Amino acid sequence: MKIFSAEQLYEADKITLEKQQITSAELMERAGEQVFQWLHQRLNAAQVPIHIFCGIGNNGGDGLVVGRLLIQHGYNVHTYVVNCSDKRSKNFLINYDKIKNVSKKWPALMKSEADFPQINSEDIIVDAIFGIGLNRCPDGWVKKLIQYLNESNAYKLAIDIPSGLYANMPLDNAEAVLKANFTVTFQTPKMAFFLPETAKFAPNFDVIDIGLDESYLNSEEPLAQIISKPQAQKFYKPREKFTHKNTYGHVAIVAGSYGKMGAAVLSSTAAFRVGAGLVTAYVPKCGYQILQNSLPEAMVVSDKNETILSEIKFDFEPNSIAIGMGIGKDEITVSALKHFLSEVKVPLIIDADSLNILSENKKLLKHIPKNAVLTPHPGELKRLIGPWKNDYDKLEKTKKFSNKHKVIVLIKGSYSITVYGDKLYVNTSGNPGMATAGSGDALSGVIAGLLSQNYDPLLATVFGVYLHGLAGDIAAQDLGYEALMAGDIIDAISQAYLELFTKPEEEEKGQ
Ligand SMILES: NC(=O)C1=CN([C@@H]2O[C@H](COP(=O)(O)OP(=O)(O)OC[C@H]3O[C@@H](n4cnc5c(N)ncnc54)[C@H](O)[C@@H]3O)[C@@H](O)[C@H]2O)[C@@H](O)CC1
Ligand SMILES: Nc1ncnc2c1ncn2[C@@H]1O[C@H](COP(=O)(O)OP(=O)(O)O)[C@@H](O)[C@H]1O
Ligand SMILES: [K+]
Repeated sequence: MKIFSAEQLYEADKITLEKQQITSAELMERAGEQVFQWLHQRLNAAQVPIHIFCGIGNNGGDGLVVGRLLIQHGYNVHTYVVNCSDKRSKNFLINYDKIKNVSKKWPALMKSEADFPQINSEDIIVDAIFGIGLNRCPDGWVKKLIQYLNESNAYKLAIDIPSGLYANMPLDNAEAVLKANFTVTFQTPKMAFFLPETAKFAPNFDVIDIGLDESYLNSEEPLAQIISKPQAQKFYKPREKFTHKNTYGHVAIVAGSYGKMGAAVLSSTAAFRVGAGLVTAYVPKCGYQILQNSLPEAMVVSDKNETILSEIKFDFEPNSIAIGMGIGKDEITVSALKHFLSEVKVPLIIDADSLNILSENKKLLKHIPKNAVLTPHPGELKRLIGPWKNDYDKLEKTKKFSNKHKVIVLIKGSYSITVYGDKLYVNTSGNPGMATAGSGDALSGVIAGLLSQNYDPLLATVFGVYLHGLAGDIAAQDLGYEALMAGDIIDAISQAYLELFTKPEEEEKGQ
């Protein structure tokens, strides 16, 4: 699935009307009908009061369609027109008129705070105040209405997008956005649903296919691609029968320092679990026994330094290398990294301390090989590219960095985003239980293990992040979020692979 901008959706809307020879009112009916079905399936004719707040644009028009259909099906509906302007849209007016045919109760006109209705916590609120046509921050009594609705404990369903949120622009004021429990969104999820500053307003959503013109959407460059199970299934490369360990490559994990040897163990184990043929951990001397004892499958090469890495040299030729997990930032390690970067030729992942070393020694950036994968969490990213004004600015700065240095940058977090030049890939697996020490080390091992199996660097990143998140989700099913540890994610990688193909995808269209 792809994410499109509000502008692209308006264009798709226009083209759809021409190609399908339908009116915009018919398209609105199609959209509203599906939102009605969504509610109807869940409510099953229950007589819970449903309060529908309609703006004066087409989002409000959708709300009126939903209201009409609910009334026709015997629901207990209260409709309100949030009359913030006299410039009502044509389709709003058509549906404003139509609702008269099914109810004697004309929608209540709201013009000020005095018109706010009483809402009980067991009621349902449908938010159809503003859609993707929001063009300024809600203010005055409309902002107060949004706050009033937010204060209510009633269940809040937003149509298309929570009111006050722009589809693909930064937030004006978090105080003026409806906090929806659920959003039923048209055709494509909006970028705002995936970014930390705005995603909290749309924590759950379903995408409704309203049949916008596919050939137009396929021809357009999306804002981002969403990676969920169907995409991940396509990325997977099956293992062939007549193969041997060398077919699946040799991973070098360059990691660890005194007191942080676990990072090397976790990354190496993850590389094996994801399918690497051979794994060698390159660690300071003090890590030798630790690695041999905790992961007998791995080979170990130790640095001549007892506690930190002082030189990064192999007497074998790895097919991929992950570097940086727990290595610290000692000057000796910095110069070892510098030397290493200027010589390395194989697919590379740069993580953790090696990212911080790069941030503190920006001159080293020019040595990073093309298509290296950098996996910063937000703190590491900030050190690397500098502060950002908002999430969109962060993405633009990361794209610039990716273009300049010809690298893949994975911005880790909830909905990790892979940035490759101007392209964005939004991951949908994973959970807050994964916010635990070592889960990033596991991810580096996963990506390295895929690289060694000949996945190209972009695919290894996008697929690796999905698999890692899926493993985290599977582990959390048994353990819950709090108890989840990085080792549990690694243990669940096997089930993640199996899950990719054993269960049908139930919810391609949302979260
Ligand atoms: N584009 C599509 O493909 C379709 C869109 N539909 C609906 O149409 C919506 C977009 O409709 P519109 O373009 O009419 O826009 P909206 O309904 O989102 O709102 C725009 C109206 O509100 C006013 N407005 C914007 N921000 C305001 C603010 N802060 N304070 C006061 N007034 C403000 C605008 O001046 C305009 O009159 C979508 O979100 C969706 O719900 C659907 O009907 C089906 C098809
Ligand atoms: N709230 C969350 N939801 C989904 N995934 C998360 C969440 N928090 C962390 N993760 C994932 O866990 C990993 C954490 O990586 P990182 O912060 O580098 O951990 P560490 O340095 O401790 O190994 C990343 O892959 C990240 O996407
Ligand atoms: K809305």
